[in-house]
Amino acid sequence: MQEEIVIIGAGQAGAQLAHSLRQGGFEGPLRLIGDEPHPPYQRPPLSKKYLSGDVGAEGLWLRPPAFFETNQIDHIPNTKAVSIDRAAKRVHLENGDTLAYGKLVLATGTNARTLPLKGADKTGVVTLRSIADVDAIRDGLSSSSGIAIIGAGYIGLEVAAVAKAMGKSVSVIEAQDRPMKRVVSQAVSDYFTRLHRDKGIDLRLETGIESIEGDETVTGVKLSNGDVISAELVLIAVGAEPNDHLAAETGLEVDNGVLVDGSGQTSDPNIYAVGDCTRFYSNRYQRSVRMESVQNAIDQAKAAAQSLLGEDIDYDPVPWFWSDQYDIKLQIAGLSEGYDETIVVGSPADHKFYVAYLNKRKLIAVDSINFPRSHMLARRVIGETWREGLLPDA
Ligand SMILES: Cc1cc2nc3c(=O)[nH]c(=O)nc-3n(C[C@H](O)[C@H](O)[C@H](O)COP(=O)(O)OP(=O)(O)OC[C@H]3O[C@@H](n4cnc5c(N)ncnc54)[C@H](O)[C@@H]3O)c2cc1C
Ligand SMILES: NC(=O)c1ccc[n+]([C@@H]2O[C@H](COP(=O)([O-])OP(=O)(O)OC[C@H]3O[C@@H](n4cnc5c(N)ncnc54)[C@H](O)[C@@H]3O)[C@@H](O)[C@H]2O)c1
Repeated sequence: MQEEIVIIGAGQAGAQLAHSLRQGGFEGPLRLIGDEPHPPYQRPPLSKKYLSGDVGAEGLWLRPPAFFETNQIDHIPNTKAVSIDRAAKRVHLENGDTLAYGKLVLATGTNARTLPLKGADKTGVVTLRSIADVDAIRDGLSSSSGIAIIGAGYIGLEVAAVAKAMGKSVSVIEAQDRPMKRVVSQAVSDYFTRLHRDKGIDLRLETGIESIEGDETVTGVKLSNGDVISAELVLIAVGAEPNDHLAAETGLEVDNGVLVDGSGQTSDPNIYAVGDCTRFYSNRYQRSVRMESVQNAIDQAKAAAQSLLGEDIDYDPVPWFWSDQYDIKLQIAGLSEGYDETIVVGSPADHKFYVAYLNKRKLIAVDSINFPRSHMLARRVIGETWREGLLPDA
């Protein structure tokens, strides 16, 4: 019989890994431990159609709940792994049980970053990572006239768009001089700044926060310039931190993410890691990367499954991402960090354009706004040829 595989974390990457192992012919015992009460689910709709109510919880499930039983994947919900004994090859659970493993996989994702702000512990101050978080935000929104959102990244702007469509007054407070600065160029930030302001969002850039106001319950946000923004709900959306504590505590190599090689293996050959919680070296980009995306969760899990099944594998993807804000679709192919030149093709005024990012005349990334053809082509060009050119006309 094949040795037991235990997966900690029943999210996008953990569920994919279990599925790929069975698809690839793994017949041994397979356990998927998750600390949430739900079947494994996708997170992208949380800040989009689940928040707006257009999709219910069942619409988030990654596989029908019966899938796990049919495929003899022992999904154990509501169960947190609290430590790993590498010498004994056992995982200790919060409920006091222990599980033996032959191979262990960490798929623990990220946690929402919080801010050490005065007043951040008041009722009505929330973060967004899970179904439970969005249920609380929806409840809060239904009884509030306005929301203040700290952080103009993906989550902040997606929630701003949904809350605005619900008729709420929305303020977004961003520390940087432009939104989504971490991932897009000036041209794309400028486009989204205009878009949100035209929709009536109060978007404050280069703005610091003094405190969150209120007694027990939040009433607003005091900015460092002295302004107070009234709001009964405050969403802190200032990025994510890898959930790599279990790995660090058991002595695995960790550096802002669990370090893995191209097969998903950690510094212990019996332990793998996949998804948002990992960091790996990309030959393509010549640096170590930590990705927070569905593409990475799925493809890295597939690669790790192949490796666990005995294949040689060196995962080094062309990453891609997307974000939906109002009826605008932003699609990102590649990683633009390190670009020395950008080319804008098409017209931001017509809400259809793309920005190509070059490094020493080599195409490294493309951001497409309502332009799926340029996105698909960019993924191919970056993946196959690494040469400049070959981009479509607007
Ligand atoms: C609101 C939101 C919107 C997003 N939108 C997009 C998008 O549009 N496009 C895109 O590409 N990406 C998007 N993402 C990112 C994407 O969802 C993640 O990259 C993806 O979910 C990563 O998968 P994962 O399995 O690594 O982590 P997760 O899906 O976070 O799963 C990790 C799971 O492990 C559990 N866990 C952690 N520690 C333990 C433990 N000790 N014991 C048991 N269980 C544990 C967690 O509770 C969680 O259920 C979004 C993320 C969020 C939060
Ligand atoms: N479309 C997508 O791919 C998508 C969509 C939603 C969420 N996600 C994932 O969810 C996670 C979290 O998303 P996010 O939007 O929170 O992170 P993010 O990193 O995209 O954006 C965080 C924003 O907060 C700002 N910020 C940081 N500190 C601040 C402060 N003190 N005051 C004001 N602003 C501050 C940053 O400058 C940045 O603009 C990430 O893993 C992200 O990849 C992805």
